[in-house]
Amino acid sequence: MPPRKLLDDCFLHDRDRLRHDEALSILRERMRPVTAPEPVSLASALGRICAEAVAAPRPVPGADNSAVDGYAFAHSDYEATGGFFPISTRIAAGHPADSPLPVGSAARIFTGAVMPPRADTIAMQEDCEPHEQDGRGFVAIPPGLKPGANRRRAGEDLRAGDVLVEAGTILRPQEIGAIASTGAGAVSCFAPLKVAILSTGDEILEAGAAFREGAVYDSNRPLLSALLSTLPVAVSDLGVLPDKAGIVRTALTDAAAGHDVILTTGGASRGEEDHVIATLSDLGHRHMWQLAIKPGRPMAMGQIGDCVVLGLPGNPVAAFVCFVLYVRQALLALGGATWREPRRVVLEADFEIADKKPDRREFLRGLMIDDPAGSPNGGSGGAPGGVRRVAKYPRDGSGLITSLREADGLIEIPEDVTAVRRGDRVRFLPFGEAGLPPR
Ligand SMILES: Nc1nc2c(c(=O)[nH]1)N[C@H]1C(S)=C(S)[C@@H](COP(=O)(O)OP(=O)(O)OC[C@H]3O[C@@H](n4cnc5c(N)ncnc54)[C@H](O)[C@@H]3O)O[C@H]1N2
Ligand code: MOO
Repeated sequence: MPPRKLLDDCFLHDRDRLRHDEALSILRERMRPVTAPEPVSLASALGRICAEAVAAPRPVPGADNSAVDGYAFAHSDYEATGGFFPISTRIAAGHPADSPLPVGSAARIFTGAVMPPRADTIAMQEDCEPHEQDGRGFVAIPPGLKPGANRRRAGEDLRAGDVLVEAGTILRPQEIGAIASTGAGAVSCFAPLKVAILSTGDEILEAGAAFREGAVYDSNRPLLSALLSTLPVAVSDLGVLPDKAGIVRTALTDAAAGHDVILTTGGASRGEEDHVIATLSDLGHRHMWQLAIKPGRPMAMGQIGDCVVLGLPGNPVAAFVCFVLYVRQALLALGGATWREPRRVVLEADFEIADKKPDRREFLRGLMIDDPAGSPNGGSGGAPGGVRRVAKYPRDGSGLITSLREADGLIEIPEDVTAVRRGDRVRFLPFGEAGLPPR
């Protein structure tokens, strides 16, 4: 009988692990809003998740108005006057005229001022020749203006009743500006999720502690706190837990009682010292564990009572990648946001991979390179604007935080691809798509 091959748990069985798309489907299926709506002033609404659709109570703008500083007139008077108008009135923004524009005359008007009744067209002041005659003002308006030129219509931005922000939208400055344009000073948002974070491992040291052999400073909690600060969540930092089953059990039980989500790093793998997964299965339910991805394979999701537990691997790169791919989506969905996958772009590979393992999806750290003279797929001539390629950080180790610092995003190599040649088109997830700031 041949000797039994040693089982290398790190590199076998991807076929039997949950695929990336399956993991996303499970999260998408199970993560439902768990917090209640509350009114939030627009000054505090950036990044919050809208809980009720916002509709415009009245048109925006509220009236036809001028897009320029100039002279307003009725286009029907244009021919009769030959473009030579007496100036009958002056209309500034905030001071609408109280009577219609007299026939055959023009109004001096300023940007944002309401059009007087009868006027429909505005000539820009730079194109006009105003002058005085016998103490009266006149203006010569050039020929060729179309009816309605330089006029902004009432309701052209929003009609009364238009929904400008749907429930589930993450509020950006643009949405806040739009809501403000309707006169509202507050918006109904889901209350922030309560998220507890903790690290595990006997080797993990708090910042500032004296270094000892075999120790590792905790980079995951600060990393996760920073990532969480991009989301509308309230974070409790529960520190570092030792690799002791009893302590992990007590900590998870307590945390589950007071939080919507517990986010752990470390202890997610199969070792005897990896207590998080065993404790999760014991205290509650494990809905997924072990994904066919790299890095991040030991990622787990489950629940203890009503509290969702997201167990991330201890390796910092794996924890980061899992956050970008799954945790962010899960937290946003629990917080009431509409599910939306971070978009990928397709770029030319400026790297080669000869022997990727099949059956798993890999997320490599990628750096965007702009080649102003380049043309797609190495053709000659140079495309206008050049070409953008993506280089791969040369080392793949899941402990190399340097690879994250050097990267602009994640190169995504699907399960069925086993080799990448230079010039191949590859999918790239820019970190900005996951809500991270640019460098
Ligand atoms: N036999 C197997 N071993 C491992 C497997 C496997 O499938 N079979 N998976 C490997 C993979 S892939 C990963 S990822 C890691 C994840 O393991 P754990 O989640 O159990 O994490 P730990 O073992 O606790 O730590 C892994 C690594 O990360 C360092 N670490 C942990 N926490 C922190 C922190 N807060 N800050 C900085 N660094 C941290 C820790 O010291 C370890 O070096 O398991 C593989 N093993
Ligand atoms: O999936 Mo682990 O993340 O490779 O180190």
